Amino acid sequence: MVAIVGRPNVGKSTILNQILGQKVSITSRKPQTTRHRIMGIDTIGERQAVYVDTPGLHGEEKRAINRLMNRAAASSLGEVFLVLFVIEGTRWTEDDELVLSKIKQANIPCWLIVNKTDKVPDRAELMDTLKALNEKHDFENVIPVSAKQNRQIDHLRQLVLKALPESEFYFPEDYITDRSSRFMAAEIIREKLMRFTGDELPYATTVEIEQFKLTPRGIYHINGLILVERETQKRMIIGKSGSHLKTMGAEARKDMEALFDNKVFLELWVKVKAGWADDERALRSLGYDNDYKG
Ligand SMILES: Nc1nc2c(ncn2[C@@H]2O[C@H](COP(=O)(O)OP(=O)(O)OP(=O)(O)O)[C@@H](O)[C@H]2O)c(=O)[nH]1
Repeated sequence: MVAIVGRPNVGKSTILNQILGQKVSITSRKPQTTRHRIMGIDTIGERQAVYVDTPGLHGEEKRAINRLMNRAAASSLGEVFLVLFVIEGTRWTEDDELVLSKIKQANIPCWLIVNKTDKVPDRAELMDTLKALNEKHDFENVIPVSAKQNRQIDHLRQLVLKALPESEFYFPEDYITDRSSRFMAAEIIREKLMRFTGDELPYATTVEIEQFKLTPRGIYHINGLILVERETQKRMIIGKSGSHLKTMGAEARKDMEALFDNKVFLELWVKVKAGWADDERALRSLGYDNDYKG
């Protein structure tokens, strides 16, 4: 098992999706898109790498949801053979420092993955950064990649497969993730909320799947409930005459049909549930602590 860790927004989920050639972990340009720990399973011939994509580790922990996300990320370090520590180009922040300190504590082999190299045109600058970072920790490997442009991703994938010790497969070879279709449906809806709403709104929303069933005519009938914290947010999500919700629903349905390889009928509802992100009990009932073992 291989953990992919790093601060929010460095491209962890994009790297995983590129390795697998399929979207199992949602992405957006906004930090803290990934809220759960998700496994992506890569099997080639006799080898299987199980990647654990984690929420971005961050210093800010005022809300219960942030505490649970950080715990999910940190706890994954306890159970893996290798850590891929992802950073963004030549940028090094306090949150990167925080992630590195957790890795040092865990004392497991770590590779530094320098992503978004497409944003660093100056090779000399990149080399200087790599040199400086190498002095911070004894990284087993330092690999510059660009997940967006799919550069060096296959190289990384092959190196990981070679580095893993011999053992039984953890998952059947046709598995691509450990998560259920129901979970994936909720994540797809959440991705559209992250992508199609303003800067603050996505952090005030979460998604519950109230119904997921296959009808006798072979169509998936999915009901998704979007929870928000305030009435004004509900109005923003729904939009004029429901137009905004309709656009997000259409995009989500397209992705679901591609992922499930099946026709989908999707209904979305929006409900106000004040304080859901601050309330640990409410979060547990929404499945936010399933990731955390400790
Ligand atoms: N230019 C560039 N952008 C990238 C690259 N990789 C990812 N991105 C973008 O960076 C943003 C964040 O990517 P994610 O994969 O969601 O990042 P993450 O680290 O999983 O984020 P969290 O969910 O916040 O932990 C998205 O807009 C991606 O398209 C890259 O190699 N180059």
